[in-house]
Amino acid sequence: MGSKTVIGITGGIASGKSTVTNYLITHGYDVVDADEIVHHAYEKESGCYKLIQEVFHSVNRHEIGQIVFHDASKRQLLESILHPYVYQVMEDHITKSSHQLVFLDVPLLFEAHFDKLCDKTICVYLDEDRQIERLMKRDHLSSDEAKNRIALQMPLAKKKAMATYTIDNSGYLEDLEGQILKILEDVNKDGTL
Ligand SMILES: CC(C)(COP(=O)(O)OP(=O)(O)OC[C@H]1O[C@@H](n2cnc3c(N)ncnc32)[C@H](O)[C@@H]1O)[C@@H](O)C(=O)NCCC(=O)NCCS
Ligand SMILES: Nc1ncnc2c1ncn2[C@@H]1O[C@H](COP(=O)(O)OP(=O)(O)OP(=O)(O)O)[C@@H](O)[C@H]1O
Repeated sequence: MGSKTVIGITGGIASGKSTVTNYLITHGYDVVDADEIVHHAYEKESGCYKLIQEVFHSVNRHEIGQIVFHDASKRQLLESILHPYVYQVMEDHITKSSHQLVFLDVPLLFEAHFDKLCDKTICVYLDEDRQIERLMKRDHLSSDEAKNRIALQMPLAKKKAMATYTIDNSGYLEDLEGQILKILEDVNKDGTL
């Protein structure tokens, strides 16, 4: 978009996107988080609030998650309310940002075509056993529930193949920095940033 460089960060659920973006934020980069925008949409002053309440008779994310993670048509309905809102907020953020480089953290970057906003993309991946393990631990889910949530997204192997860059987060946290720096170096190789 314009003279700015926009990089989309994706991966599977609990693959480590936020861990990567925390590093970028700590180092002064501009990062927009789709999950955070979605969470704002559940607040009363957002234009989505009334619509969500009408459809789900609730604005409690945990309750709605219990429904939409098991019902594809309800999930599509919720996405049809939220994705255009998230897209618009991201587009506005890119336009207004004073940074030359903007990162978008979007779990459904390819599924929901947010990659249209991006010049380049990064997929944060890990092996499925570790993904299940980390998701169970972080969100207090059973193994079956974790597998169900993973299955709702495009297979990580496919996202990996679609992305410009990949980051392997199967190992230790300390292994991430070198991979991130290598990508930043490549993004900046023509010295324009
Ligand atoms: C389902 C909801 C209510 C769950 O809220 P909750 O606070 O419990 O979880 P949170 O928002 O932090 O999401 C956690 C992770 O779940 C996964 N996830 C969320 N929504 C979806 C979805 N529609 N399809 C597949 N995976 C999803 C993502 O990997 C996300 O990072 C909420 O995520 C939501 O409204 N989702 C629909 C909007 C959406 O598609 N968001 C994804 C980013 S655009
Ligand atoms: N290399 C690692 N070693 C051990 N634990 C890790 C590592 N990277 C991330 N984690 C942990 O795994 C969990 C998932 O990571 P994170 O929240 O960054 O994933 P995410 O891709 O942003 O997830 P979501 O799509 O659900 O928002 C977190 O609890 C995080 O602390």
